[in-house]
Amino acid sequence: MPPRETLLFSDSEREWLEPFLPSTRAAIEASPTRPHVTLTFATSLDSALSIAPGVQTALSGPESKAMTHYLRSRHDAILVGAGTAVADDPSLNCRLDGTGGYGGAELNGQPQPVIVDPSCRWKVRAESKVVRLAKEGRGRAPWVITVARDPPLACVEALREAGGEYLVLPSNTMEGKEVIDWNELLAELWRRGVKSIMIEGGGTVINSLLSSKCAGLVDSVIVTIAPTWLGPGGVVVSPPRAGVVANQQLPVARLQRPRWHQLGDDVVLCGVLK
Ligand SMILES: NC(=O)C1=CN([C@@H]2O[C@H](COP(=O)(O)OP(=O)(O)OC[C@H]3O[C@@H](n4cnc5c(N)ncnc54)[C@H](OP(=O)(O)O)[C@@H]3O)[C@@H](O)[C@H]2O)C=CC1
Ligand SMILES: Nc1nc(O)c(N)c(N[C@@H]2O[C@H](COP(=O)(O)O)[C@@H](O)[C@H]2O)n1
Repeated sequence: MPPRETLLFSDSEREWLEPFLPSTRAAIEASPTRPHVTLTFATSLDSALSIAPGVQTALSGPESKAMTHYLRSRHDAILVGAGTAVADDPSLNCRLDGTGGYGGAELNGQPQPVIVDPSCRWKVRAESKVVRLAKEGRGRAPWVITVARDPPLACVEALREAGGEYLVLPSNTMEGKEVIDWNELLAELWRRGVKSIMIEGGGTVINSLLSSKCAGLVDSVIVTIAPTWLGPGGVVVSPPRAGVVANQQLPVARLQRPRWHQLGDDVVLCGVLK
């Protein structure tokens, strides 16, 4: 068996993140019907998550990558959109030393992977990384949120064999697309015991949650900024404007209580939206 990659994130680095992380009590008191939501992603200096649609781009250095895995260990669930699942074939597990499958017991510290895939664009297979890791006891089996009443049988089977499933939610049509209301999605996860969730991307998901309509659902934002420019044509974080008042475009949102922290070559920016 090849050695397992394990990551380390020191206690002193954990401290400054604490005000932006869910504590069970605070999360329950703040909102009794939905999980604590942390938006967390890595961008370039020109706000790109990746160099082109459908392409995975490594932006985080080793230190901020370890932080991301620490964040994964501190949330009940981790969510990405179908675009990310298709482009990245992600693991969506926590490889921090001491978590379940990486030196720890059972699945302790492993978040529940959630993929938002209304029309079953992501062709789940036994070979999909997140499925394989679940079978190996190195992560939880994914839940795929869809509006499709009959997801492809091969995908249903691949998920089922690992212990995962499709969760069918009602859809709303917006500009000709099937969309799932974030309130309904988060309420369903809450009913299933998810008290905190980190939402990693991609661009469509992040831009939707940062829009003025949804920003109230976001409890904290943790952004890794890598010292690099990717150039035009990437997948960028640039949420829709809030509107126009007296011929003036309104900005979307501003982080409150911002805290900047250097990790290796990267800077991590934390803040809240309220
Ligand atoms: N640097 C980083 O930290 C990260 C980078 N990435 C990168 O981002 C890129 C992918 O971004 P992108 O293409 O925008 O894809 P996303 O991962 O944001 O997925 C978008 C798709 O998810 C579905 N979806 C999202 N929200 C909803 C909703 N509320 N209701 C219904 N469906 C929804 C839709 O699927 P459909 O179109 O089928 O309707 C939508 O097109 C990749 O290149 C990836 O590598 C991703 C995560 C983190
Ligand atoms: N924190 C962070 N830094 C980057 O540079 C990234 N490209 C990403 N991407 C996100 O992580 C997922 C891939 O990692 P795993 O295979 O799940 O460990 C990818 O799907 C994005 O969600 N993140």
